[in-house]
Amino acid sequence: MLCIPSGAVAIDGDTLAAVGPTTEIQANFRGRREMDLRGHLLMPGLVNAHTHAAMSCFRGLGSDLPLMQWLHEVIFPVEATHINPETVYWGSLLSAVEMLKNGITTFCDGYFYEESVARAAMESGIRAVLGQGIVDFPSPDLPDPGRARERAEAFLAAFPGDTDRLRPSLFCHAPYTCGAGTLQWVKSLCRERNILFQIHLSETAGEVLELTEKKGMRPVFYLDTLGILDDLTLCAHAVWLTPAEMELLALRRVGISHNVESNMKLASGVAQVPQLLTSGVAVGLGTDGCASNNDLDLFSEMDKASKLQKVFAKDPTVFPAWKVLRLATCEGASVLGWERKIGSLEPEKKADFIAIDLNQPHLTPLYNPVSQLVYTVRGSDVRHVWVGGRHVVSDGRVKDVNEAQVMKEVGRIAFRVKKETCLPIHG
Ligand SMILES: CSC[C@H]1O[C@@H](n2cnc3c(O)ncnc32)[C@H](O)[C@@H]1O
Ligand SMILES: [Zn+2]
Repeated sequence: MLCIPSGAVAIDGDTLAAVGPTTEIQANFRGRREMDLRGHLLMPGLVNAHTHAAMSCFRGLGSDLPLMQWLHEVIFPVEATHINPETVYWGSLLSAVEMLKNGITTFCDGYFYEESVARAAMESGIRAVLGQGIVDFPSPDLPDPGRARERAEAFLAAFPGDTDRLRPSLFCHAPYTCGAGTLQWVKSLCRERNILFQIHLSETAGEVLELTEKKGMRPVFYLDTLGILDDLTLCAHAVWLTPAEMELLALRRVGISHNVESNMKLASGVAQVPQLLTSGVAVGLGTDGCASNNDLDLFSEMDKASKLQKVFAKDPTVFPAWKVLRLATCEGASVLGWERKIGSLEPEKKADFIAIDLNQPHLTPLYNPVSQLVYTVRGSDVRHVWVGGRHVVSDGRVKDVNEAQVMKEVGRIAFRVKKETCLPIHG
């Protein structure tokens, strides 16, 4: 990881033209617009490898429950009654604003009415991989699961074609909610279109046990027998894996999203990230949705990801800061299949970068920038954000979105959720 003490970037359209010492950049480039960012740290925009953006409407709902109870008693019922194209749009716009302000320039999503997520991503200026969600039971955007293929094809056909900032994807919720036939046709459609296939995998010990008993093999082997595993498959969570499963994931070049805060909050378990990396598996970092996190801050995620492994191994040398930072940037780009264009500051890559205000008490003094980024910086320290060369966050404000209006709309949605839903009260 290269740090340039007094550095600069030159942008040409949506692309980085050069990265280097300021003296060098100034000698070789004359900008139409130049910005003095002394006192700031410039770095690649962060990549959120797994989220459900619209779930900001349900921030913190069903707190302090285990995954299956959380899903079946709180989340699925509330989604069945309150998810529609409008709520998905406002929730996703709120999340796009939160992510951009926290220095996330790309997110990988999976939900229902994913067209509305695309609309929000388009308007906010963020980069995204957008996965239409598929389950084998009636879902908010598809009462008849028998028509899922039609629904997926319609989503792909209508996907905005005039941008290279948004990419389509399909998201099979999990092996316990999608049967073998569904997993196979969805993956083959993804292969046909050369797009990312996403799935929640081996998140809890209970679901792994159940599937292993039902199918006679562990989940990774089950997906492999169905032909699901390749370099355009992204598995979220992957907490409960054997060494043999890790080896197979590496062999098939499958990507993993590690979602540490969600795994901690739902007490799903401790993903074996150092072992995954040693096995050669590509791992990105994700927030998961706002109901199981409860925010969208990858700085906080990096901090916890590293510290949890240290505590688990009783060894502070485990999962050092530089490795964690790679997960949130270049490795994240790689699990989305976007590594040639984003994830690092290099000429020819997209100009996706952020500026962090270092002139603050909690960031003073600065000995080791990488350690500071992982263990000290907060999302709220991000002052400026560029996506594809566009200055989308200036002085902490998202330029193209009326933040107050978005918060008001999501507040209205939450008001209806509270009024119309009989939720178990815990705590
Ligand atoms: C088709 S994906 C959207 C679907 O997934 C649900 N969800 C959100 N977080 C999790 C999680 O951690 N594990 C399993 N399922 C999750 C979300 O509520 C939607 O129903
Ligand atoms: Zn998820």
